[in-house]
Amino acid sequence: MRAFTHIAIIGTGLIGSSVARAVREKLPESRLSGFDRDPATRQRAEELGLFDAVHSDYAPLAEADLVLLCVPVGAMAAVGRDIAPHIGADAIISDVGSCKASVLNDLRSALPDATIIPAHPVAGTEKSGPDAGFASLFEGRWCIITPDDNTDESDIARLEAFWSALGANVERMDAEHHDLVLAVTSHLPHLIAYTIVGTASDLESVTRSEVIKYSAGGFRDFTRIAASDPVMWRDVFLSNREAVLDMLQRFTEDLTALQRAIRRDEGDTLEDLFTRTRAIRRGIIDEGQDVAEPDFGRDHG
Ligand SMILES: NC(=O)c1ccc[n+]([C@@H]2O[C@H](COP(=O)([O-])OP(=O)(O)OC[C@H]3O[C@@H](n4cnc5c(N)ncnc54)[C@H](O)[C@@H]3O)[C@@H](O)[C@H]2O)c1
Ligand SMILES: O=C(O)C(=O)C[C@]1(C(=O)O)C=C[C@@H](O)C=C1
Repeated sequence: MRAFTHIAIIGTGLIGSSVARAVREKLPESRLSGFDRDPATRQRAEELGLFDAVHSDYAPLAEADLVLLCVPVGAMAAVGRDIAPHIGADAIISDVGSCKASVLNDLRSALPDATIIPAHPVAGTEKSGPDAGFASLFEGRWCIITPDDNTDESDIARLEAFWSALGANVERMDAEHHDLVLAVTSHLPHLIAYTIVGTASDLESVTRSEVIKYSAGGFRDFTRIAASDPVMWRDVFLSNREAVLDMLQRFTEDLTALQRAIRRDEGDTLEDLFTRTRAIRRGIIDEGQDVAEPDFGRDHG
């Protein structure tokens, strides 16, 4: 398997800088170039020594054999168009976006002749920017690769080997199916967290300071998720609109059923559901998938 010799990371925020740190640790032979549209972010990436070089224009992309787009999903199309004149003929173009069908579509339109293999490391935090990244972010976490049917098997295997080297467990999936699964496991939970924290802060009968003072346990976990990057999540909901609306419809119906059970004093209905959901949580722990939990709230910067 040919390892990538020159990895270009566009977007040096939480995920881009985590990839850079992990590459430094696990693939020290690879050259690393960083690109970001924000001058302050570029300067910080330089200060942190995350890359061999940080660039403000895309000319050096010609040398890269892996170009990884780590920008919000709403920016993928524009970045695709910006890099089009600069990428090498044999480069693999990939990304880390939280939605896959829209990204595949956007990159295919912008780069019709390129080898595009979208990917999504299902690992992150509520923080943003180059200071927030850390090398172990992907260890033991899933990375879902969503190639289309025309992609060369050896190119897919190369990208899979890259993510495995960073410690991720790699799985392949169709882009539409990815978006449906992540709508319920990631996107809807974020929407619920944004809503509940907004609801609490809008209350008139409970003061803001009471909400902060007594936000123990469950609500505190919601506030962590609701602190996630506004631009990133705006883009996720607009890009994965259909799947999110579908899951939201189902969720709303289930919530209405619970509302009815409470109003009608149907304790069995509540207990049955809570017993089922407790089993799901225990299943997640048995499969060792809550590895990131001890890191919550810790500062990795
Ligand atoms: N944060 C998470 O938990 C998480 C997890 C997995 C995947 N993702 C995905 O990773 C991607 C990046 O998220 P992040 O959390 O690292 O965000 P971030 O805000 O920390 O970093 C994004 C960077 O992209 C740069 N950028 C934005 N538009 C650009 C453009 N047009 N050209 C060049 N640079 C541009 C920004 O300046 C910023 O430095 C998103 O697509 C997101 O959906 C995020
Ligand atoms: O742990 C968190 O803070 C996250 O929100 C990470 C999380 C998730 O929902 O699991 C967020 C978005 C991603 O695309 C992947 C991972």
